[in-house]
Amino acid sequence: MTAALGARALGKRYGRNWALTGCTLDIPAGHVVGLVGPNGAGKSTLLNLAAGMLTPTTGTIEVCGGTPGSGRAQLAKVAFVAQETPVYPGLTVAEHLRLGARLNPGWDDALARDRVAGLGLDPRRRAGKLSGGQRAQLALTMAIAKRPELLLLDEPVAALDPLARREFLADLMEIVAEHGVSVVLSSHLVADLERVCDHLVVLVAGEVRLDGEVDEILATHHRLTGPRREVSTLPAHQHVVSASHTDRQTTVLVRTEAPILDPQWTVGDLDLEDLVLAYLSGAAEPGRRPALEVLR
Ligand SMILES: Nc1ncnc2c1ncn2[C@@H]1O[C@H](COP(=O)(O)OP(=O)(O)OP(=O)(O)O)[C@@H](O)[C@H]1O
Repeated sequence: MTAALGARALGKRYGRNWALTGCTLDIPAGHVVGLVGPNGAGKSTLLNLAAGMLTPTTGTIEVCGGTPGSGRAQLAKVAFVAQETPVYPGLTVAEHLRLGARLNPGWDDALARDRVAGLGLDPRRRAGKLSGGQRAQLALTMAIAKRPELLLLDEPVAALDPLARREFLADLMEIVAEHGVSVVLSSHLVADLERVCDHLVVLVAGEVRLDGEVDEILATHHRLTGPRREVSTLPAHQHVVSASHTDRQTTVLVRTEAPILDPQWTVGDLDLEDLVLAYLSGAAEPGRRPALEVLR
Protein backbone atom coordinates (compact mmCIF):
# COMPACT_ATOMS: atom_id res chain seq x y z
CA MET A 1 0.00 0.00 0.00
CA THR A 2 1.30 3.49 -0.84
CA ALA A 3 2.38 5.47 2.19
CA ALA A 4 0.03 8.30 3.11
CA LEU A 5 3.01 10.47 3.96
CA GLY A 6 6.74 9.88 3.66
CA ALA A 7 9.41 12.41 4.53
CA ARG A 8 13.18 12.15 4.26
CA ALA A 9 15.40 14.63 6.09
CA LEU A 10 12.68 17.20 5.52
CA GLY A 11 13.49 20.72 6.62
CA LYS A 12 11.84 24.12 6.31
CA ARG A 13 13.48 27.43 7.08
CA TYR A 14 11.77 30.80 7.36
CA GLY A 15 14.48 33.42 6.95
CA ARG A 16 17.15 32.34 9.41
CA ASN A 17 14.88 30.18 11.56
CA TRP A 18 14.35 26.49 10.99
CA ALA A 19 10.72 25.55 11.65
CA LEU A 20 11.36 21.90 10.84
CA THR A 21 14.66 19.97 10.67
CA GLY A 22 15.72 16.45 9.74
CA CYS A 23 12.17 15.19 9.71
CA THR A 24 11.98 11.57 8.57
CA LEU A 25 8.59 9.90 8.74
CA ASP A 26 6.76 6.95 7.22
CA ILE A 27 3.05 7.01 7.78
CA PRO A 28 1.22 4.08 6.19
CA ALA A 29 -2.17 4.67 4.58
CA GLY A 30 -5.37 3.91 6.46
CA HIS A 31 -4.30 5.42 9.77
CA VAL A 32 -5.53 8.31 11.85
CA VAL A 33 -2.37 10.08 12.85
CA GLY A 34 -2.16 12.53 15.72
CA LEU A 35 0.40 15.29 15.35
CA VAL A 36 1.15 16.82 18.71
CA GLY A 37 3.65 19.37 19.96
CA PRO A 38 3.86 22.68 21.79
CA ASN A 39 3.22 26.03 20.10
CA GLY A 40 5.76 26.68 17.40
CA ALA A 41 6.87 23.04 17.18
CA GLY A 42 6.40 22.93 13.41
CA LYS A 43 3.05 21.11 13.14
CA SER A 44 1.43 23.62 10.77
CA THR A 45 4.63 23.79 8.76
CA LEU A 46 4.62 20.01 8.28
CA LEU A 47 0.93 19.99 7.31
CA ASN A 48 1.44 22.88 4.87
CA LEU A 49 4.37 21.02 3.29
CA ALA A 50 2.19 17.91 2.93
CA ALA A 51 -0.58 19.96 1.33
CA GLY A 52 1.85 21.59 -1.11
CA MET A 53 1.22 25.07 0.32
CA LEU A 54 4.93 25.30 1.20
CA THR A 55 7.99 23.81 -0.48
CA PRO A 56 10.80 22.14 1.50
CA THR A 57 14.10 23.92 2.13
CA THR A 58 15.86 20.55 2.47
CA GLY A 59 14.90 16.92 1.99
CA THR A 60 11.82 15.47 0.36
CA ILE A 61 8.18 14.79 1.12
CA GLU A 62 5.83 12.44 -0.70
CA VAL A 63 2.10 12.26 -0.10
CA CYS A 64 -0.14 9.46 -1.45
CA GLY A 65 2.62 8.50 -3.88
CA GLY A 66 3.13 12.00 -5.34
CA THR A 67 4.82 15.32 -4.75
CA PRO A 68 2.54 17.69 -2.81
CA GLY A 69 0.86 20.31 -4.99
CA SER A 70 2.29 18.83 -8.20
CA GLY A 71 -0.91 18.88 -10.29
CA ARG A 72 -4.66 18.33 -10.44
CA ALA A 73 -4.51 14.60 -9.71
CA GLN A 74 -2.38 15.18 -6.63
CA LEU A 75 -4.60 18.04 -5.43
CA ALA A 76 -7.65 15.80 -5.72
CA LYS A 77 -6.05 13.20 -3.44
CA VAL A 78 -5.45 15.56 -0.52
CA ALA A 79 -7.82 17.77 1.45
CA PHE A 80 -6.38 20.32 3.82
CA VAL A 81 -8.14 22.38 6.45
CA ALA A 82 -5.72 25.05 7.60
CA GLN A 83 -5.68 26.28 11.17
CA GLU A 84 -7.74 29.39 10.43
CA THR A 85 -10.41 27.20 8.69
CA PRO A 86 -10.74 29.43 5.65
CA VAL A 87 -14.18 29.95 4.12
CA TYR A 88 -15.46 32.68 1.78
CA PRO A 89 -17.29 35.17 4.01
CA GLY A 90 -19.43 36.57 1.16
CA LEU A 91 -20.68 33.17 -0.04
CA THR A 92 -23.58 31.30 1.51
CA VAL A 93 -23.28 27.75 2.81
CA ALA A 94 -25.13 26.46 -0.30
CA GLU A 95 -22.76 28.43 -2.57
CA HIS A 96 -19.81 26.80 -0.82
CA LEU A 97 -21.21 23.40 -1.70
CA ARG A 98 -21.80 24.44 -5.32
CA LEU A 99 -18.23 25.72 -5.51
CA GLY A 100 -16.95 22.48 -4.02
CA ALA A 101 -18.90 20.50 -6.63
CA ARG A 102 -17.47 22.58 -9.46
CA LEU A 103 -13.84 22.45 -8.27
CA ASN A 104 -13.55 18.84 -7.14
CA PRO A 105 -13.92 15.90 -9.54
CA GLY A 106 -14.75 13.43 -6.74
CA TRP A 107 -17.24 15.71 -4.91
CA ASP A 108 -19.82 13.81 -2.85
CA ASP A 109 -22.79 16.16 -2.85
CA ALA A 110 -25.06 13.88 -0.80
CA LEU A 111 -22.44 13.65 1.94
CA ALA A 112 -21.98 17.45 1.96
CA ARG A 113 -25.73 18.14 2.12
CA ASP A 114 -26.34 15.52 4.80
CA ARG A 115 -23.58 16.94 6.93
CA VAL A 116 -24.78 20.53 6.54
CA ALA A 117 -28.32 19.44 7.47
CA GLY A 118 -27.05 17.34 10.38
CA LEU A 119 -25.13 20.33 11.72
CA GLY A 120 -28.20 22.54 11.44
CA LEU A 121 -26.41 25.04 9.20
CA ASP A 122 -28.79 27.23 7.22
CA PRO A 123 -27.77 26.83 3.54
CA ARG A 124 -28.79 30.47 2.87
CA ARG A 125 -26.54 31.91 5.56
CA ARG A 126 -23.37 33.70 4.49
CA ALA A 127 -20.21 32.10 5.85
CA GLY A 128 -19.13 35.48 7.24
CA LYS A 129 -22.16 35.40 9.54
CA LEU A 130 -21.42 31.93 10.97
CA SER A 131 -19.81 31.44 14.37
CA GLY A 132 -16.16 30.34 14.51
CA GLY A 133 -17.18 26.76 15.27
CA GLN A 134 -19.76 26.71 12.47
CA ARG A 135 -17.17 28.04 10.02
CA ALA A 136 -14.82 25.25 11.10
CA GLN A 137 -17.59 22.70 10.53
CA LEU A 138 -18.26 24.13 7.06
CA ALA A 139 -14.56 23.96 6.15
CA LEU A 140 -14.41 20.38 7.43
CA THR A 141 -17.51 19.44 5.45
CA MET A 142 -15.90 20.82 2.27
CA ALA A 143 -12.77 18.78 2.96
CA ILE A 144 -14.62 15.53 3.66
CA ALA A 145 -17.00 15.88 0.68
CA LYS A 146 -14.00 16.15 -1.61
CA ARG A 147 -13.53 12.43 -0.81
CA PRO A 148 -9.74 12.67 -0.55
CA GLU A 149 -7.29 9.84 0.08
CA LEU A 150 -5.66 11.92 2.78
CA LEU A 151 -7.28 14.45 5.05
CA LEU A 152 -4.93 16.97 6.67
CA LEU A 153 -6.51 18.84 9.57
CA ASP A 154 -4.68 21.57 11.45
CA GLU A 155 -6.29 21.76 14.90
CA PRO A 156 -9.72 20.90 13.54
CA VAL A 157 -11.49 20.85 16.89
CA ALA A 158 -9.94 23.96 18.43
CA ALA A 159 -12.97 26.16 17.67
CA LEU A 160 -15.60 23.57 18.58
CA ASP A 161 -17.45 23.30 21.87
CA PRO A 162 -16.92 20.03 23.81
CA LEU A 163 -20.05 18.36 22.46
CA ALA A 164 -19.39 19.43 18.86
CA ARG A 165 -15.79 18.26 19.31
CA ARG A 166 -16.88 14.82 20.39
CA GLU A 167 -19.45 14.59 17.58
CA PHE A 168 -16.95 15.75 15.00
CA LEU A 169 -14.40 13.16 16.09
CA ALA A 170 -17.09 10.46 16.02
CA ASP A 171 -18.03 11.58 12.46
CA LEU A 172 -14.40 11.45 11.50
CA MET A 173 -14.06 7.89 12.80
CA GLU A 174 -17.15 6.90 10.83
CA ILE A 175 -15.77 8.43 7.64
CA VAL A 176 -12.44 6.69 8.16
CA ALA A 177 -14.17 3.34 8.69
CA GLU A 178 -16.50 3.82 5.72
CA HIS A 179 -14.18 5.34 3.13
CA GLY A 180 -10.75 4.21 4.29
CA VAL A 181 -9.39 7.77 4.17
CA SER A 182 -6.09 8.45 5.94
CA VAL A 183 -6.07 11.36 8.36
CA VAL A 184 -3.33 13.48 9.88
CA LEU A 185 -4.65 15.87 12.51
CA SER A 186 -2.80 18.19 14.80
CA SER A 187 -4.15 18.98 18.22
CA HIS A 188 -3.13 20.17 21.64
CA LEU A 189 -5.81 18.01 23.18
CA VAL A 190 -4.21 14.67 23.91
CA ALA A 191 -7.48 13.21 25.23
CA ASP A 192 -9.02 13.79 21.79
CA LEU A 193 -6.05 12.26 20.05
CA GLU A 194 -6.17 9.29 22.39
CA ARG A 195 -9.77 8.70 21.41
CA VAL A 196 -9.26 8.68 17.65
CA CYS A 197 -5.61 8.17 16.69
CA ASP A 198 -3.87 4.89 16.11
CA HIS A 199 -0.56 6.51 15.17
CA LEU A 200 1.22 9.37 16.90
CA VAL A 201 3.91 11.85 15.89
CA VAL A 202 5.37 14.12 18.56
CA LEU A 203 7.15 17.22 17.28
CA VAL A 204 9.26 19.38 19.56
CA ALA A 205 11.25 22.39 18.33
CA GLY A 206 11.01 21.32 14.71
CA GLU A 207 12.17 17.75 15.32
CA VAL A 208 10.33 14.45 15.42
CA ARG A 209 10.72 13.12 18.98
CA LEU A 210 8.38 10.17 18.72
CA ASP A 211 6.69 8.45 15.80
CA GLY A 212 4.83 5.16 15.81
CA GLU A 213 1.67 3.21 16.35
CA VAL A 214 -0.05 4.10 19.61
CA ASP A 215 -0.30 0.47 20.78
CA GLU A 216 3.39 -0.08 20.18
CA ILE A 217 4.34 3.20 21.82
CA LEU A 218 2.32 2.29 24.91
CA ALA A 219 3.81 -1.21 25.00
CA THR A 220 7.41 0.02 24.88
CA HIS A 221 7.19 2.84 27.45
CA HIS A 222 7.13 2.19 31.19
CA ARG A 223 6.99 4.26 34.34
CA LEU A 224 9.45 2.84 36.88
CA THR A 225 9.45 3.79 40.55
CA GLY A 226 12.06 2.60 43.01
CA PRO A 227 14.75 3.59 45.53
CA ARG A 228 16.65 6.71 44.56
CA ARG A 229 19.35 6.13 41.96
CA GLU A 230 21.15 7.98 39.19
CA VAL A 231 19.62 7.50 35.74
CA SER A 232 23.12 6.91 34.39
CA THR A 233 23.04 3.52 36.17
CA LEU A 234 20.15 2.27 34.03
CA PRO A 235 20.91 -0.30 31.31
CA ALA A 236 21.84 1.19 27.94
CA HIS A 237 18.74 -0.21 26.19
CA GLN A 238 16.47 1.77 28.52
CA HIS A 239 16.14 5.18 26.91
CA VAL A 240 15.18 7.68 29.63
CA VAL A 241 12.42 10.06 28.51
CA SER A 242 12.00 11.82 31.85
CA ALA A 243 13.14 11.39 35.43
CA SER A 244 12.23 12.86 38.79
CA HIS A 245 13.67 12.28 42.24
CA THR A 246 12.71 12.77 45.86
CA ASP A 247 15.18 12.18 48.71
CA ARG A 248 14.48 8.46 48.69
CA GLN A 249 12.72 7.69 45.45
CA THR A 250 13.32 7.90 41.72
CA THR A 251 10.61 7.81 39.06
CA VAL A 252 11.66 7.40 35.45
CA LEU A 253 9.80 7.03 32.22
CA VAL A 254 11.79 4.77 29.93
CA ARG A 255 11.44 3.44 26.45
CA THR A 256 12.66 -0.08 25.84
CA GLU A 257 11.77 -3.13 23.77
CA ALA A 258 13.07 -5.43 26.54
CA PRO A 259 11.18 -6.55 29.65
CA ILE A 260 11.89 -4.77 32.94
CA LEU A 261 13.70 -7.37 35.05
CA ASP A 262 15.22 -5.27 37.85
CA PRO A 263 13.22 -6.27 41.00
CA GLN A 264 13.88 -2.87 42.63
CA TRP A 265 11.52 -1.18 40.18
CA THR A 266 7.76 -1.05 40.49
CA VAL A 267 6.36 -0.83 36.96
CA GLY A 268 3.39 1.55 36.78
CA ASP A 269 0.66 2.17 34.24
CA LEU A 270 1.13 4.86 31.65
CA ASP A 271 -1.45 6.49 29.42
CA LEU A 272 -0.87 8.42 26.24
CA GLU A 273 -1.30 11.76 27.95
CA ASP A 274 1.42 11.01 30.56
CA LEU A 275 3.67 9.87 27.79
CA VAL A 276 3.17 12.87 25.51
CA LEU A 277 3.60 15.25 28.45
CA ALA A 278 6.88 13.54 29.32
CA TYR A 279 8.14 14.10 25.79
CA LEU A 280 7.00 17.71 25.85
CA SER A 281 8.12 18.62 29.35
CA GLY A 282 10.78 21.25 29.23
CA ALA A 283 9.83 22.06 25.65
CA ALA A 284 7.81 25.17 26.40
CA GLU A 285 9.63 28.40 27.07
CA PRO A 286 9.12 30.02 30.48
CA GLY A 287 6.30 32.55 30.48
CA ARG A 288 4.52 31.04 27.51
CA ARG A 289 1.17 29.35 27.85
CA PRO A 290 1.34 25.66 28.73
CA ALA A 291 2.53 23.42 25.96
CA LEU A 292 -0.53 21.25 26.27
CA GLU A 293 -4.06 21.81 27.42
CA VAL A 294 -5.29 18.70 29.13
CA LEU A 295 -9.07 18.60 28.86
CA ARG A 296 -11.15 15.58 29.72
N1 LIG B 1 5.40 32.45 7.68
C1 LIG B 1 6.32 32.35 8.63
N2 LIG B 1 7.39 33.17 8.66
C2 LIG B 1 8.35 33.07 9.61
N3 LIG B 1 8.34 32.16 10.60
C3 LIG B 1 7.30 31.31 10.63
C4 LIG B 1 6.25 31.34 9.66
N4 LIG B 1 5.36 30.38 9.96
C5 LIG B 1 5.83 29.75 11.06
N5 LIG B 1 6.99 30.30 11.46
C6 LIG B 1 7.82 29.86 12.60
O1 LIG B 1 8.10 28.47 12.43
C7 LIG B 1 8.01 27.78 13.67
C8 LIG B 1 7.00 26.66 13.55
O2 LIG B 1 5.71 27.21 13.37
P1 LIG B 1 4.40 26.34 13.13
O3 LIG B 1 3.28 27.29 12.86
O4 LIG B 1 4.69 25.31 12.12
O5 LIG B 1 4.23 25.64 14.56
P2 LIG B 1 2.96 24.90 15.20
O6 LIG B 1 3.52 23.67 15.85
O7 LIG B 1 1.91 24.70 14.19
O8 LIG B 1 2.49 25.91 16.31
P3 LIG B 1 1.02 26.22 16.94
O9 LIG B 1 0.68 25.06 17.82
O10 LIG B 1 1.26 27.47 17.72
O11 LIG B 1 0.07 26.41 15.80
C9 LIG B 1 7.67 28.82 14.71
O12 LIG B 1 8.86 29.22 15.34
C10 LIG B 1 7.08 29.96 13.92
O13 LIG B 1 7.34 31.20 14.53
